[in-house]
Amino acid sequence: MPESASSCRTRRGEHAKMRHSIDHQTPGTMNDQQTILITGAAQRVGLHCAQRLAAEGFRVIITCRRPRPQWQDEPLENIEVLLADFSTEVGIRQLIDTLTRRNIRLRALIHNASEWQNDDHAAEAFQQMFMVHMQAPYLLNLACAELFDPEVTGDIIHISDHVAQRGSANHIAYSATKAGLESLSRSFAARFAPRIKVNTIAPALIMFNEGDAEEYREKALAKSALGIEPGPEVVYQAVRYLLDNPYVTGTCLDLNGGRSLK
Ligand SMILES: NC(=O)C1=CN([C@@H]2O[C@H](COP(=O)(O)OP(=O)(O)OC[C@H]3O[C@@H](n4cnc5c(N)ncnc54)[C@H](OP(=O)(O)O)[C@@H]3O)[C@@H](O)[C@H]2O)C=CC1
Ligand SMILES: Nc1nc2c(c(=O)[nH]1)N=C([C@H](O)[C@@H](O)CO)CN2
Repeated sequence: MPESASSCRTRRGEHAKMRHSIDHQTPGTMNDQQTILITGAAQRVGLHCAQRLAAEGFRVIITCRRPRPQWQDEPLENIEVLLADFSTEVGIRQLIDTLTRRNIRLRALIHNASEWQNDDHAAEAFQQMFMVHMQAPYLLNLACAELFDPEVTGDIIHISDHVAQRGSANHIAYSATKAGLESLSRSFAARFAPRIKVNTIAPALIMFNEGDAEEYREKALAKSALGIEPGPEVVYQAVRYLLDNPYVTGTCLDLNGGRSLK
């Protein structure tokens, strides 16, 4: 059950004392590995972050809706895969039940899963993006707060998008649901402090999709002052900053190559 305000205040007192006595140890030096759950991380940005965190010694669990065929021959190293589809409340709660039943102790929860749809399929697209960008993070945060390791300050990180704050003429529902995600992040930061830090990373272009036309790519690159397709490592670097910094919560980290300068 989600933590009530009063128990949160009590814990705040205990936690404040305890927090100063806990080093931010790197994983692998702990008796049991610190566990990080990343949603929608079977490909691209999420998979890159999962592989980098696993290589750093974290125990990494990822979710996806379908296992990749290549994993038959090349299984993901040191990464556990849980199947989860956030398009329905039942699907979200099935993941929560699995995590609860297995008594997983989380160091961090990274909400990376996302649909990037334009508005051609209006209501259906809005509903799907509401579920994955808002309903899933909301229900998972409420339930998983109890799964965080009480001995270590935890992190919840929401991956949003630069357009959440400015809107997007061609991705209205996408932008609106990402803005809703950023609001959720601020509310949960207030609710879970000081036990869990809660932040957002708001990228602009990180990596193109296969099939993106050259003209589209050039237009997208021209939108930022730095004009590059940085690749997923910059998201990992932002994740690492948030994990390692004990004094950052309730913030939104811009990761946009100077998109606002043009
Ligand atoms: N790529 C970029 O340039 C940018 C990315 N971002 C954000 O960064 C994050 C990562 O981006 P990227 O790697 O491109 O993301 P992808 O478009 O590759 O999507 C990530 C994963 O989300 C999962 N997903 C989608 N819908 C659902 C659902 N209903 N239930 C469960 N999982 C779902 C999919 O997992 P599966 O199909 O395996 O189930 C997919 O692999 C996203 O939040 C994105 O919005 C922001 C700005 C730019
Ligand atoms: N879930 C996704 N969200 C976004 C993607 C993506 O591939 N999947 N891509 C973008 C674009 O790169 C955009 O930032 C520039 O065209 C945005 N969000």
